[in-house]
Amino acid sequence: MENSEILNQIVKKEFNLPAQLISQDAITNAYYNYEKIEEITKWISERVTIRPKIGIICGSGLGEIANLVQNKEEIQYADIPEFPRSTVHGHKGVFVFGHLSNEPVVCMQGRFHPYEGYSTALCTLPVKVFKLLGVKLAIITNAAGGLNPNFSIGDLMVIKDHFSLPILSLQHPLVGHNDERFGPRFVPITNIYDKKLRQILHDCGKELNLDLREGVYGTISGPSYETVTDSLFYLRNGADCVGMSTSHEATVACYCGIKVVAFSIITDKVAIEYDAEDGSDHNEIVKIAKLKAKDAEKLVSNFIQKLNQNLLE
Ligand SMILES: O=P(O)(O)O[C@@H]1C[C@H](O)[C@@H](CO)O1
Ligand code: HPA
Repeated sequence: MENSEILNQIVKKEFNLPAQLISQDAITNAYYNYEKIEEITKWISERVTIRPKIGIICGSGLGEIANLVQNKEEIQYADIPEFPRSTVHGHKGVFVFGHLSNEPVVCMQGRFHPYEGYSTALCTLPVKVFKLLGVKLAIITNAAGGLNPNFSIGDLMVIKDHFSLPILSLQHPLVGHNDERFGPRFVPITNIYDKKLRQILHDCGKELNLDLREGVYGTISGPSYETVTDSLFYLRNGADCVGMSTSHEATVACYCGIKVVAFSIITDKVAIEYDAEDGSDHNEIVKIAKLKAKDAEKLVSNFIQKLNQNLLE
């Protein structure tokens, strides 16, 4: 049977309507249902010996965080049946399993973004795989443009909350029928970026002499960067930086009962005055993220060392 025919049958079964009438996220969630994600997880688990408790998502240019992993076992996304591919420079497309600060982890060297053409539900498929792998804590990282005038390029910002216009306007990864085995229909996300974990990150920052910032991550869909008015809107509504990922991943992690801690590397200063000369540039963003990757690595490994074991239960 053709793939499109299979998809139509799945949508018909779930909604009793033609696929054309159903949103992309809902279709994705119908196709990648619990059983399908179990199959993907089984395929992965059969090829690695590590059973990770921590899932790390590496942002643009931050894949080197995975260099810290010992006893590495790698799986290319491209080899996993029915798994999306990474298409963005700075995102390799590899799962790296192993030990980091003696804890079993899985690192995603490369994430999926909605602007690549993937629905938000598809972008967050790996988070559901995390859940079925037994992951209890997600460490999410990204490269972001600084809005807060007090921020400098190269700063690390602990995320205390996010503000996502795409999610608020229904580019939402949990749209569609809900499977309670993943999480509840209506998920409270008031404390999505766990306060205790943020405090541990700050303690690590002090110990490592990293001057960590804290702030709100504003999300745009991309792939174009923000206009000056977009940026002013986000800034005036409480965002300290802007990026194109993380919020939907954190939302799904929280929904799945996975604790979340996240930080951004401020890779550029977003223009908040009209007629600014330069705009953001992805190659430059990846370059800055790579320059700061060592600090990110130290922060992540020190953070895992400091974690109280009961946070991973
Ligand atoms: O994957 P992240 O969020 O780190 O990547 C940022 C946002 C866009 O994908 C890209 C823009 O340059 O970098
Ligand atoms: O300025 C930015 N805007 C959006 N996403 C980004 N990721 C890094 N920098 C930026």
